[in-house]
Amino acid sequence: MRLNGEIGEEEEKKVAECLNTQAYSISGGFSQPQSQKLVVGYALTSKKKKSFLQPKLLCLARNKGIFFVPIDLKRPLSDQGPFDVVLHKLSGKDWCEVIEEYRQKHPEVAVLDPPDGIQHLHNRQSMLQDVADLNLSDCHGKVGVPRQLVITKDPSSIPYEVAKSGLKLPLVAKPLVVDGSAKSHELSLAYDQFSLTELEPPLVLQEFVNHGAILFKVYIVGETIKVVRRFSLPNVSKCELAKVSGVYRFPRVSSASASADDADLEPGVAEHPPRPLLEKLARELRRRLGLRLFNIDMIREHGTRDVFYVIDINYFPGYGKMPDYEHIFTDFLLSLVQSKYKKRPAT
Ligand SMILES: O=P(O)(O)O[C@@H]1[C@@H](OP(=O)(O)O)[C@H](OP(=O)(O)O)[C@H](O)[C@H](OP(=O)(O)O)[C@H]1OP(=O)(O)O
Ligand SMILES: Nc1ncnc2c1ncn2[C@@H]1O[C@H](COP(=O)(O)OP(=O)(O)O)[C@@H](O)[C@H]1O
Ligand SMILES: [Mg+2]
Ligand SMILES: [Mg+2]
Repeated sequence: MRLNGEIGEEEEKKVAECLNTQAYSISGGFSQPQSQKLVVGYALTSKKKKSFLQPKLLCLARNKGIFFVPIDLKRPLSDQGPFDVVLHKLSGKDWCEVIEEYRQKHPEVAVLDPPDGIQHLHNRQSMLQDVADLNLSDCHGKVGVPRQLVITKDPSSIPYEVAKSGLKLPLVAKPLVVDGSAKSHELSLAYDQFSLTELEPPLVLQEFVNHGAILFKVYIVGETIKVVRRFSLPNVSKCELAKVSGVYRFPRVSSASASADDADLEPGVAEHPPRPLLEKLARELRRRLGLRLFNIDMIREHGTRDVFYVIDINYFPGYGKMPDYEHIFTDFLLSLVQSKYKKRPAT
């Protein structure tokens, strides 16, 4: 079976070694053969295959009886498998239709995740709507979303629209649609009202929130939550705002930025958001979005202890960068099947 055509030769060798060792140990009686086999069909971009299907995941998965099988996009999905789980992140309306139809036809398969929930995250306005609707003021902190405005046409009207809405400068301009392209991650920081006409709608204009240049990436895998720190954009002082004008463009800030987990930071900036707050937020978003695989970009308003803003939510993010992801993910996959068997009536 071809595990993953996209990984490099060196990595492929490592995977093969690991799989051979395991086959040997099973036949030699050192480890128990898995009583239950779990087949995960995957449809991922080549970038995602490379970052997610790392040898350490594939090897651990095999040890636990989990097999990753590539989905052939040229063949009908229902003719493939049978799968216990389908894992997917591909763009396009056609794929959404394929996966939705498959979900309807195969309720016994755990499809991660339903396309309508994923679609919800492809628009930066709908993406944050559920957070805005939540009332999380009583959970050891507050979580909101920055004030924002959607501009769909006519850049010349932006200064007027901004003045009318009362949004405060500086503003972060983000492409409205997130389609996985580099362009949909190109952000701009606008320091003055008049330069706003340089921007290209459709976009979201969001108030920039000072946060001490630290961002919390909150990864969610089913019920598991893992938080890491990343470096982010520095604070903009009142003095800087008064002196600077224009629009500054940033290509892909977030996923390109380095981990700040080991950095020597001010404690008030470095401290993770309170666990009960994250648990409630994750639970609510899981329920409202109907998704099990996503991450949340969260910032703490500088100078506060417990005022947080969610600025971005991503479907099936870069889990390969999440510490321990191979254990978390394999445990999660097994839990899906265990809950399926639990639900079956005893015979
Ligand atoms: O590839 P990576 O590891 O940088 O992951 C990207 C994510 O990075 P992060 O989890 O923040 O480190 C990235 O997160 P950000 O939007 O950069 O916060 C996205 O989830 C991106 O997916 P898409 O381009 O929006 O479809 C993710 O890209 P894909 O891997 O899904 O293409
Ligand atoms: N409202 C905001 N206030 C302060 N910084 C922001 C804001 N929005 C975005 N940023 C910064 O820009 C980065 C990218 O923005 P984000 O909305 O996460 O877009 P992407 O989907 O491309 O990651 C964030 O990780 C953060 O560093
Ligand atoms: Mg982001
Ligand atoms: Mg994003």
